[in-house]
Amino acid sequence: MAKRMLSRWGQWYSRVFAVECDHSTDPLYFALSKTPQERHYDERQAFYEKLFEGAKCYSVHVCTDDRFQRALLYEALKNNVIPRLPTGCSVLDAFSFHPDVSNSLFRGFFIKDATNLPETAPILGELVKNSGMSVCTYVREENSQRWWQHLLSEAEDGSAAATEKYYVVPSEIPHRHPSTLNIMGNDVFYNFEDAYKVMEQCKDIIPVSEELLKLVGPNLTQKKEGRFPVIVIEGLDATGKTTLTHSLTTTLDATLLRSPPTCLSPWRPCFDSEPALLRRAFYALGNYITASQIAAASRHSPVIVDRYWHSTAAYAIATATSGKVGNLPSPGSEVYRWPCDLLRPDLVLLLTVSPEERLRRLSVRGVEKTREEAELEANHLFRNKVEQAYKRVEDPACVVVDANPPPDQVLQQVLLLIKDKCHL
Ligand SMILES: Nc1ncnc2c1ncn2[C@@H]1O[C@H](COP(=O)(O)OP(=O)(O)OP(=O)(O)O)[C@@H](O)[C@H]1O
Ligand SMILES: Nc1ccn([C@@H]2O[C@H](COP(=O)(O)O)[C@@H](O)[C@H]2O)c(=O)n1
Repeated sequence: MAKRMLSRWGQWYSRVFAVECDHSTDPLYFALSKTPQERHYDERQAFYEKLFEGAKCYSVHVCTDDRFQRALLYEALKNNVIPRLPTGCSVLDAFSFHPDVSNSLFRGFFIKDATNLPETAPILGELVKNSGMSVCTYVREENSQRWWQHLLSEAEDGSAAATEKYYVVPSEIPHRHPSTLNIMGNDVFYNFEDAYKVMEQCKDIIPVSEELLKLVGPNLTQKKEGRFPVIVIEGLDATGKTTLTHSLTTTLDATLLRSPPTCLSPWRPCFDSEPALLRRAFYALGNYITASQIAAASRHSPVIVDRYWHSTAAYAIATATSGKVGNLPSPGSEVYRWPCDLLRPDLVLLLTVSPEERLRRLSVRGVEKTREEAELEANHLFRNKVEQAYKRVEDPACVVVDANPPPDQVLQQVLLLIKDKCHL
């Protein structure tokens, strides 16, 4: 068993680790070394103090290359294992990755057990039996000020034993925040086939996926043949999308569509409570269904669309990126590119309102919200990240509209933009 572990984690020591202490500062980064580091003694001690805080520490990472298994295992770890830890433990988000290498991220948790409770080690030790998890403990070297990371595996008697050990050495802040490394293909899908594949894998655990797959079919056609313009209205909740899309539809004698399309509404609550990979595949496929509706409708009238690809990408990127707005992938990054096979609208308008006005509108309305929307309300930082991500999506990029004025003024402003950009 130990031998199998060694070959599985052959590259373990070349990874970098990050522990997210709070969301306003950079994570603590460390690498592993087979030999002790002699230089920078004081810096290292200060780093160890911050990382370990004198507690008994553990880390668990979900380490499998299969994105579907990875999503399910992470959710199981978060929802079924972490809550069983004694209340004295503090649990921080943790990452293991190759700096700036896309798709190299393993997510997990760093656990600090300040009072070294007897229940903690057995709960985490059990996880070594799972081939998709890596469990480590952190141990101070005797008679020295250095720390080891012990990588655990299952011993002959079924217990967890250290098979490999490496020195923990502070590491530099990488260019890309580790939380953003797996966005492409895990949080955002850039073609129909990729999202479709995820939905096919869902069939065993979410029976409605089968019905959804039948509805989309493997070759959804969505080529725009119509001559009428397609205008997408985007924005955070309560920025006035519904109000504007209705008034625009009446004024322009247009067809009103939305993404996700109405035919997916019954399944939405089910996918909203699934891990990100599955939830995002659902919204991605929703865009392709809406695209086929746009293709048909734009032969007969202008088309107004309430949310589309910008929403799918912006929420997914903002949710995946932990910490500061500055941790978002930089403008121009490939994560913001439009999917190669998704119908492009003629104009995308992003409605923006001040935080105060948005909260005022939300409180007036008081309707039920998705979990993510509820989080938005409490979380200014997340809202800023979504808005920034919206503004970075490219080809087509969105045109920002100040939606603070009363509805008729917003409508007039938007009609002028449409006249200017869409030659209506
Ligand atoms: N320009 C405006 N000025 C003042 N109030 C507005 C304006 N536009 C919309 N409202 C009001 O704000 C609330 C939210 O508007 P609306 O439902 O159109 O937003 P939304 O972006 O569609 O929200 P969601 O995405 O959450 O469905 C409603 O009560 C609406 O009457
Ligand atoms: N094209 C879309 C539309 C929506 N989403 C997700 O839904 C939530 C917001 O939608 P509301 O209907 O509640 O306004 C938000 O959590 C988005 O993630 C999407 O991904 N793609």
